[in-house]
Amino acid sequence: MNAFDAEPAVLAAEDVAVHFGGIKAVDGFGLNLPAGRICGILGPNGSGKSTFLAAVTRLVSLTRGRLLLDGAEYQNAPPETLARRGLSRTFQTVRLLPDLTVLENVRLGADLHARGRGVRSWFRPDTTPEVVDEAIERTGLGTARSWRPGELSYGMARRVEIARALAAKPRVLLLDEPTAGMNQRERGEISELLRTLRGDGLAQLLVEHDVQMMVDTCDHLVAMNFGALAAEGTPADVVVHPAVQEAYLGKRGRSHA
Ligand SMILES: Nc1ncnc2c1ncn2[C@@H]1O[C@H](COP(=O)(O)OP(=O)(O)OP(=O)(O)O)[C@@H](O)[C@H]1O
Repeated sequence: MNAFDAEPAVLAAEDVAVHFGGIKAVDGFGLNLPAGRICGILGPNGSGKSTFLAAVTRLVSLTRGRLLLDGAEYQNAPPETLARRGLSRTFQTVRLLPDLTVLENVRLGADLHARGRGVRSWFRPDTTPEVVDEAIERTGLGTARSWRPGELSYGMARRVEIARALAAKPRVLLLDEPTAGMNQRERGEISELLRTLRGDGLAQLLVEHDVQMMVDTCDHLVAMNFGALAAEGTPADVVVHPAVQEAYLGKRGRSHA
């Protein structure tokens, strides 16, 4: 057990497997995520990162394993109940409704069913204007609240996604490649935002290909390969781990997959 595992976990995944017929997308992977911590998942294309996030958010069924929020099993819970349990996520692609303002988009519930079926969201009746305002301010979108997605930079649009997830007041936030397609400055800003949210006690699970961003942002890294754990520990230790160098960075030692 490493130091990270010794802290009480808000989110825990144990021996998770997701098989698609003969394809073992995830095969015996797990992690512990304490409050106020950022855990990053590294891994080459096809190593199972997105499938693991889909499993944790109940978008795919587990072949085996357990998922726990505050110690309570939820691997059989419907995905639409997870926001109520304190789990929110963002997706790889920006999903904003073009005719609505930033404020209205943030008010929309992020529908965990949306993946693969287009955006299917709804106004959450239990989200107060104060919570929406706080999410907008927290993500630095205060001046853009009445703008429409077409008027936003790509980086701002991705912030709206994060604001929308925060409007559910989660205790655990899952971020699937939140800086994909961003320039260096925008990546730095997202890293700073996530670290600010960590200071508020939010537990975050981050999937990213940008190794430097992961090192700058995360408290703990887990590396996946072939659906299983390849290495874990502090970012500094994990990026130099032979399994990670070989599987993820490759012999050329590139920093961005
Ligand atoms: N619905 C599915 N049906 C069959 N195979 C799938 C399905 N989803 C994923 N896979 C396979 O499972 C493996 C893991 O894919 P996954 O998308 O989880 O990897 P990843 O690490 O997120 O990759 P990337 O970095 O490219 O997003 C791959 O071999 C992929 O082709």
